[in-house]
Amino acid sequence: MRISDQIIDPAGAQSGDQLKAVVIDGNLNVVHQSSVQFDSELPDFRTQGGVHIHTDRLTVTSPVLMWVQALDLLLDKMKRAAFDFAGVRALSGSGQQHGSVFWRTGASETLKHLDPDHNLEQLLHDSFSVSDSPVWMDSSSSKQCLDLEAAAGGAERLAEITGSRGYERFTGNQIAKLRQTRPDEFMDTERISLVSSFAASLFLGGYAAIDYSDGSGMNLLDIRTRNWSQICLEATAPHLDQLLGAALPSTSVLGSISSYFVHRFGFSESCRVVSFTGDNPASLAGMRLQPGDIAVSLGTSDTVFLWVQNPRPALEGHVFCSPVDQEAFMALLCFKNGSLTREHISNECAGGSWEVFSAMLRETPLGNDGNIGFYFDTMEITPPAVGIHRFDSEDSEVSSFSPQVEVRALVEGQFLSRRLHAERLGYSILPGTRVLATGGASSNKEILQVLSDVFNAPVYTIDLSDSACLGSAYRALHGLLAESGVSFLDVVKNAPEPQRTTTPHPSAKQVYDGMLQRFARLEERVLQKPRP
Ligand SMILES: Nc1ncnc2c1ncn2[C@@H]1O[C@H](COP(=O)(O)OP(=O)(O)O)[C@@H](O)[C@H]1O
Ligand SMILES: O=C(CO)[C@@H](O)[C@H](O)COP(=O)(O)O
Repeated sequence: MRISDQIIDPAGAQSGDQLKAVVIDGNLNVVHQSSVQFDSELPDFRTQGGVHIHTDRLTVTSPVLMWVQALDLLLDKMKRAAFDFAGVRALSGSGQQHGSVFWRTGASETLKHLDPDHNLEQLLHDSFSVSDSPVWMDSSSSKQCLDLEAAAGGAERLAEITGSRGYERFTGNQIAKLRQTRPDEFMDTERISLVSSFAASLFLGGYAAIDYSDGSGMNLLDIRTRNWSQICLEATAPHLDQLLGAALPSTSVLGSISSYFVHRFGFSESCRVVSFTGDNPASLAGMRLQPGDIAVSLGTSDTVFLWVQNPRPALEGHVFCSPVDQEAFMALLCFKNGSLTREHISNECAGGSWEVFSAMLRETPLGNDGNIGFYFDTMEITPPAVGIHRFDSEDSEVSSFSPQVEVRALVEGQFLSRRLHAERLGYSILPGTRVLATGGASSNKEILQVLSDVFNAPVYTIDLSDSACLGSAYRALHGLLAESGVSFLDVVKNAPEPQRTTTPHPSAKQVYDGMLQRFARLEERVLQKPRP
């Protein structure tokens, strides 16, 4: 998860395995960083990667008090490093998406009267009705997803309303599961927060609103009206709107920091708390994505997120409200067969050498003489298919390609798929479109060249490791100015620019526009095949 706090003088974020703070100055320079690793620095909680995987292998939770203690520890570390809390003008943050925190009846009074002589963990020890918060890796609520889709009039209709079909990790389904399986704990709950709004509540000394962007990852928010969907609320739990509170724009200033932090750490009373949001929305802010841009993370799995003006929610992928622009949306797609599949083909065709793999890409033509391949070592999320499927230029299925053709078919196929599914969610390539690439494989220039060609757009590289933290700092700064109408991109216009790495080949558009249509038809054929 990412619990991020901070801003213009600091920003911070929590990801699944750590809590991190990043502080920026008024010129957007990073001036301080601190972090707490959950597993190694809070070993009493016995987490792995910040979570507990339960014996059913489906339920995945994190101890909420571990997150609270991590904040105590982080702020103590900053104090020991003589960090100047008084200079912080605003803070914001991010948390892993979808995770939920259940506050026990009476917790709001506790939050309001925190005694600065004690740490938060001592003060909030009894404030949670559920000690183990469901997190994004949980997939134990399939039944509740089906129930919600049925109540909404089908999976497509649910996606139209909330931006996503029913997903197990989405908070509404987790809430429904808790209500059904642990009614006593549910009854003892006075407020439900997302991980992001939970962290904001600690700083505020009162319940923080869920922001529109992270709220879009719950299967509860109508992403167009930006109100809770009545149908979804009713299908999930009675009086749920009261437990959630009203959602607010992601740019909202929620109030001033609680007096607890003023007295215990020396924050200024005027330090503003700006809505916290999800880690992916915060990353979009940290990368300063602009309309038409698309970010492609080439890590263990590949993730694509993009700025969309006119979204078309679908059965795959997610549409969230934009965290930085009230008129816009962001779309997010996950592809499980990313770098590990590239490694597998590199091992088979290039002796495991990225240099040989890259040379094969250099030596083969754009469009691969019409050969197209689909490579799903494990069941893919987008689209739901498995296995390796190869087609020649006549659309006839073939059992093998030469090593060179195989390597190009893999990389072209992966990027055609990223483009196809992004376009299905409402993405379109515009004249100024930039592809922002990050993750392990973005160090490979030949892979980036194919990315550039398939999207017919220049590729820029960016180090994403801190993008959610940095995005939280930028958002904090923007929060101070948003009400006067200043746009987010204006606020961050002087931040360091990503580096342009590749430019599309002049024939790229002609080759890949046509190939994309063939690819879509062939993908349909793959999806219709019986699964092994
Ligand atoms: N030169 C390269 N060419 C292609 N892929 C690479 C190269 N260097 C590293 N990778 C891939 O990057 C992946 C790791 O990406 P990274 O973003 O660090 O992962 P994570 O998602 O775990 O953060 C590895 O699986 C590896 O296959
Ligand atoms: O579930 C999703 C997005 O829908 C995840 O991306 C979570 O937001 C967790 O983030 P990381 O721990 O991977 O940063």
